[in-house]
Order: sequence, then C-alpha cells, then structure tokens
Amino acid sequence: MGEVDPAFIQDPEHRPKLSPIEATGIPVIDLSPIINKAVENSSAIEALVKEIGSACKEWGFFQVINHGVPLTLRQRLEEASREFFAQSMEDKRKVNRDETTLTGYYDTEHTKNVRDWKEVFDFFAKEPTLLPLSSDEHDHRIHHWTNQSPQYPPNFRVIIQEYIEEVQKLGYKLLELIALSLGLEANRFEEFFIKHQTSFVRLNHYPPCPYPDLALGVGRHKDGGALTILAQDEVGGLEVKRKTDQEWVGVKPTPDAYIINVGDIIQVWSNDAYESVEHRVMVNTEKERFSIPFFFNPAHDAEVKPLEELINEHNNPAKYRPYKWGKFLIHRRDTNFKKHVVENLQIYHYKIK
Ligand SMILES: O=C(O)CCC(=O)C(=O)O
Ligand SMILES: [Fe+2]
Repeated sequence: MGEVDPAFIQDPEHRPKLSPIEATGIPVIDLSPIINKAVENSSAIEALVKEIGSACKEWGFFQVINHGVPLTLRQRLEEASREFFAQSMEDKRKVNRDETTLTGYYDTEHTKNVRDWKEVFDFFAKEPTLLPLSSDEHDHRIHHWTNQSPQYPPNFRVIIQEYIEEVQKLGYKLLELIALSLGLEANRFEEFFIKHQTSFVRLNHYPPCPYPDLALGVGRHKDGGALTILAQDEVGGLEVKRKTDQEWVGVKPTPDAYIINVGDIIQVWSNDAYESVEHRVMVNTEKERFSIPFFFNPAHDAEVKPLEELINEHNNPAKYRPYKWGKFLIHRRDTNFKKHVVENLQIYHYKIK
C-alpha cells in the first residue's frame, strides 16, 4: 500500500497529531469492593459509586482494575484474534460479513464517511440475536441472527463464548454502579438487557500504516450503545476528546485493565447528566495493534428515552424524543460500508430543541 488511497484520508481538521498529549487524569477505578464479595463493605461501595459517577460526568471514560474477568481468558482471546487475522485474505473472507450475515469479518468500515485503517471480526453475545430486518419504521419483521464461526483457530467459538460470559458479568456490575450513581435502583437498567440483549464482541486489528498522519484506525465517533468494555493491547493509539478543553488525549495502556466508556444510550437515559465522549484510534508505521471492545447493548425493542426518575417537567425536561434501539442499530449498520455524503444517524437527531 505505497500509494495513498484517498478513501482513507481524513480532512485536514481531523488528522491526528503524531505526538499526542498523553492523558493524565483518566480515572483508574479499583472494583475490588464489589468483586471480592467476601468483604462486603458498604462504605467502600459508596465511595466506588461516587468515583464512578464523577468519572462518567467528568470524562465519560475510565479504566477499571480488579474487575473479575480472568486474565487468562482475555489472553486466550487475544491470541485467537492474532491467529485469525494472520490468515490469508482468502481464508478470512470465508467468514465475510455481508447483507445476510450481519456479523463476521470485514475491512471496509467507514466512520464519518472516511474508511478506517483496520479489519474486524464481529460476534454476537446471544445466539440467536433478535434484530429488525430493516431500519424502516413500518417494517415490523424481526430476524434471528446467528454468528459465523471461523474454522481457524481451533476452539475459536468456545474461547469467544467463554470471554463473553465473563465480560458480560462485568457489564451488569458496571450498570448497577452507574444506576446507583444516578440515584436509581441498582437493577434499573437490567430489564433492558436481560432477555434479548444485542451486545457483540469486536476483534479489531490495525495493521501498520505508511501514512499515520493522514489516516486513522477508527475515525472520531461516539459509541451508539449503552456501555463499551474495551481491552486494548500495549501498543496504544486510542485517543479521547477531553471534555474540559476539547483536546485529543491518548489513553495509556494499563496491563489487564478495561477501558469503559459511556455510550449514547446512557447519555439519553441520563438526560445528558453523563455524556458519550468522542474518541478515535491512531495508527503507526511500525506496529500492528489489536483491541477487543465488548459493546453492551440492550434488546432491540428497548425504547431509549430519558428515564422518568431523572426528568422534571419544570427544571429538567426530557431532552430527547424516544427511539427504538434496534432500528437505530440497523440504520447505523446499513450506512457503515460506503462513503455517504451526509452523516449517519446520531442521537442529536432525536434532540428536543
Ligand atoms: O481500538 C480501540 O481502542 C477503540 C475502538 C473503538 O472505538 C470502536 O471500535 O468503537
Ligand atoms: Fe468506539
């Protein structure tokens, strides 16, 4: 790829700085008070809830340690991901994502209409996963989607499923802490997920790029779901738009930590108390990078709107009109493959002005 392919080139104002600011202050939160149940300590839990609330408010991003997901499981999936992407293109394309499969391998994702310098493999947490067949609001057909299973590496499916089991537990715990931090019942969000969550794991591979000053591994975006639980490797490259000054700052890799970010749905549920923060991924000329986000998403029929308990007609009216998560997700997926002239669906399209 010596020639610069224009599909990957960011507009000048969105190009990365090659020596980014390293973020100091992105909170690292120790979850041991809720993971180590033997020592139930309510004041430690209370302090944790406060810490989570401030992190969501001030950053929209934080890292967690002592999170309960076994490191060996993460390492096995990281290894499987390396093995999968190291195959020939022909082999990877055997599990290609297309209109009829929704998950699987692909390398043509566009973010904000510019192609990302990456290849990915997507895998739903639930099998089957129920989602609308189309984004048309009058089309009520629901499709039951299944996953594609690569033949190689062996046990790929078992490894990814075991990982999902564990990371999902972490997801529910984080939702509880976030609910408590908003003054809600701990299990307030559970009903949206428990039956038919539409979560998925994505394996990301960012190959070295000959023009890291022009392209991005993933262009600037906000995650559309509820919560993202991200494992990044030691290479680094994830940048977050700092809320205090709108500067792009790098998230330094912390071994065995997960990076958590608030997605658009929590922003809407909380009526903007917590905001989904913009982020992007830089690439470099020498090192390939791997990351594994788990996108924790509610059921397709979850109606996303500011929660009753958090709004008040007089001094905090609802800032969003309700929308159906499944329709939103399918609309997004339909528009991620090609370059379009306009921006795809965003939560601000539902904003009450
Ligand atoms: O690779 C990363 O660090 C982040 C990827 C990301 O933001 C995404 O896939 O939504
Ligand atoms: Fe993201």
